[in-house]
Amino acid sequence: MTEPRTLATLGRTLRRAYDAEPRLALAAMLVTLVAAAPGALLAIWMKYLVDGRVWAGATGIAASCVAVWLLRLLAVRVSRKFRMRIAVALETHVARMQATVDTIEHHERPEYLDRLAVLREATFQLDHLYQSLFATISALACLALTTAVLATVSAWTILLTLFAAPTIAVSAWRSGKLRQAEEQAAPAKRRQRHLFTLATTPGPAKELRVTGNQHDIAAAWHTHWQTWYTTMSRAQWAAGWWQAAAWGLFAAGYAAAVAWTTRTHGAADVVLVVTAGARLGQYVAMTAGEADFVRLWLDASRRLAWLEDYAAQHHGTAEQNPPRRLHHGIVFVNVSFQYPGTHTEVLHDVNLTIPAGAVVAIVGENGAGKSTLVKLLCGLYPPTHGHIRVDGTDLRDINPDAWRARLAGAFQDFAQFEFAARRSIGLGDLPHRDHHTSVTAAVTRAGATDVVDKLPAGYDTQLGARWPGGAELSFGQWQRIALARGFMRDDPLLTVLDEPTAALDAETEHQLFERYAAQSRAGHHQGSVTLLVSHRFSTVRMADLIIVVQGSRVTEFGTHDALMAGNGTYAELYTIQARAYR
Ligand SMILES: Nc1ncnc2c1ncn2[C@@H]1O[C@H](COP(=O)(O)OP(=O)(O)OP(=O)(O)O)[C@@H](O)[C@H]1O
Repeated sequence: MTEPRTLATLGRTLRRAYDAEPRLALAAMLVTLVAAAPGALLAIWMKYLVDGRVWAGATGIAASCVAVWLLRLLAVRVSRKFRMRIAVALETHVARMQATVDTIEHHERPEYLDRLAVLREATFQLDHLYQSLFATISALACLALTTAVLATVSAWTILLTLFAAPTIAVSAWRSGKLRQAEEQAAPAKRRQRHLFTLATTPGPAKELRVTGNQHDIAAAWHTHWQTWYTTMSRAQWAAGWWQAAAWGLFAAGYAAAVAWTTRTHGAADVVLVVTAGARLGQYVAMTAGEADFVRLWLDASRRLAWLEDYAAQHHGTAEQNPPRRLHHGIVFVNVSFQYPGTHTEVLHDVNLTIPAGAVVAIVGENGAGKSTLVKLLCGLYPPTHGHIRVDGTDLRDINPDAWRARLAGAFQDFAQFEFAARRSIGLGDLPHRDHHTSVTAAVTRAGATDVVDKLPAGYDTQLGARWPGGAELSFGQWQRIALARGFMRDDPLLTVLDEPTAALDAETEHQLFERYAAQSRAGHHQGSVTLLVSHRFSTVRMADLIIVVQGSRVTEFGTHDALMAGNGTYAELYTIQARAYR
């Protein structure tokens, strides 16, 4: 999906500000526009003073000064309020947009990630950028007003504005050039940041010292920094020369205009041209100074519009509710899948029937496609070909939010929610997040009672050492908190456990799943399916059914006994692991 065109997005982003804060947006725009106008009229009052209209000139100057001061004060107040309100509105809008997308493609595709990273950064600036846009429009209006003032002397003096035009054009060109240089130097900058993080964070620092790589890393960091600096500095210098030339042209035009007026007009007009010319220079500098920000604003606007279009296109319209309980199970019919933007099938022609109530384990080598299978079941991606049927209904026709409300489980790359322990766990089931009994039941199911018991204030302990009074947990403890969160829902249709216990020892994992599987079978009436991904065959063997994924295909499917009797890959891998543990 491409980004929308720049100009087309301009109106949309302005509209967004207007919709969020209609009165403030108009007020901020008008006040900023009007605030600079009295300054542009100073040249006329100066002329009046010189040609004998002293009272009119003096009153004009006084009125202009007071108006400038008052309007600036008002502009600052209104703009500050507008910026604060619009910042909240925009950040909420961006967060909402991302949350409404049904799939997680935008979180996993590098080019989308880049766009979102830029947009996230720009969201912090967009409020400021609106201000910058208003200021630019105001400066352009002042330029027009000053040109009109100059025209009162002679039509020829308008030429001075033309001499100012290259300065603005060069500034706009300069910011484009600098951006190009930034993009060109971006890999060096990214690499330099990565190396800096490697050299300064505790985890990698340990490895670097053990392997003796720390000096090489520091030297590489310096080389990449130098590459970035050289590219940027070269671009700055080149742009600087052009800017100096453009300002030189304006200065020459200004001097020529003053000289010509002195020869052909009276002193009052000379004063007007001198004053208006100086103002013109100021407005040009203002417009040029804002050019960078306006370009950023346009860029951010384009990305915001892209996200809006993307969210609109990827928000499903499926209306069906999932069944209250599973009667038959989940069936894969000729399911193939390739990640968007890639050309390789990571799942090929998968046909499976997972009966209602079954505890199913998925095994396979790294990268075989196990997690992808789980993602498809969670509706995080639709299959590229084929169908997944839930009690006969295609998963595509089931409302994604309603389907996910009936999912439970935990993933290997779980989140560490740094809230109070109760909240961090309760998040797994929003309607019951504050029910103490639901939270404690989930903790028991996850075998995390000892983790919570060790916390200084139990369930009320803030998790995460960077918060006041916060407790730091080990990776394994975080993992058990995540598991407890995953067990909060007590009537899921599907529970997925995608290696959520990789940090636990084999024995603990085995006990945990044995207990979980027993509970799951006891609650058989829901027909709920449990899907477990693990590399540990001691855990895998207690599942009712085992799926073996190999090179993007499901190669074996059956009970432990049947697969062992079949003497295939599963039997071979199981025997190797069993021998190693003996
Ligand atoms: N977001 C993605 N975009 C593109 N390719 C991906 C993405 N996620 C995974 N893949 C690719 O899909 C294939 C299957 O990945 P998957 O994570 O499903 O494997 P897995 O069997 O769960 O591996 P592991 O045991 O290491 O967790 C891999 O080749 C991987 O590189």
